[in-house]
Amino acid sequence: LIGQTLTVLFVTGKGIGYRLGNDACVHEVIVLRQGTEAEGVQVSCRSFLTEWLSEAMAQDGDTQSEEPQVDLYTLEDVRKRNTAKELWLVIHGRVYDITKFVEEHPGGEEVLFEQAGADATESFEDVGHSIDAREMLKQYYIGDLHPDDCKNQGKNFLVQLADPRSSSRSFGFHVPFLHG
Ligand code: HEM
Repeated sequence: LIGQTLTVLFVTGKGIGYRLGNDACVHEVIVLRQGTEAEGVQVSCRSFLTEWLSEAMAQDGDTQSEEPQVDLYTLEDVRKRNTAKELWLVIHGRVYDITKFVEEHPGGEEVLFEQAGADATESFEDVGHSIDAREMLKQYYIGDLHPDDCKNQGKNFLVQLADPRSSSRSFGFHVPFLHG
């Protein structure tokens, strides 16, 4: 690389994205410290960063992030599942089948039976469930509430759950600093 012009596009905790001549590259785990690895390399930053990032993201999407098809349920679907044999509820617009969880719930079965087949968002938040409890939700997630039934969702809550569908995605565009 010595003597060539390397244009750094972004730097993350994992590595750098850069442009070398007409090639755009992403390198993992290159720790870039001025005066060491980058010595002899002219480093600059361009404003096409954003476009380049979306290209990189689109390519990345080819291999791993096709948006998975989500099952949609109506409130009516959920309402039918309100017994110990089959117990669903809605929290923040997402539908959970917690049939197998009821017995394990640290807050007891009773409160869950009271919410069975309904939107339990408010009572779930009123209790102030821990991060652990929110993490547990993911394993019971079966789909989203149908948009027609979602009209009153999400207005009054500051707490939003991380999207269970995207939790495996690791390619981030966190840009702590850039060389200009
Ligand atoms: C499927 C959804 C739910 C999960 C995964 C869940 C999980 C948990 C967990 C892990 C705890 C222990 C404390 C904590 O970590 O926050 C807990 C406590 C509790 N939960 Fe839930 N919960 C759910 C739904 C609900 C709902 C709908 C209610 C309705 C009122 C409820 C009421 C309570 C209560 C009263 C406690 C005891 C709090 C305490 O003793 O301080 N939970 N829950």
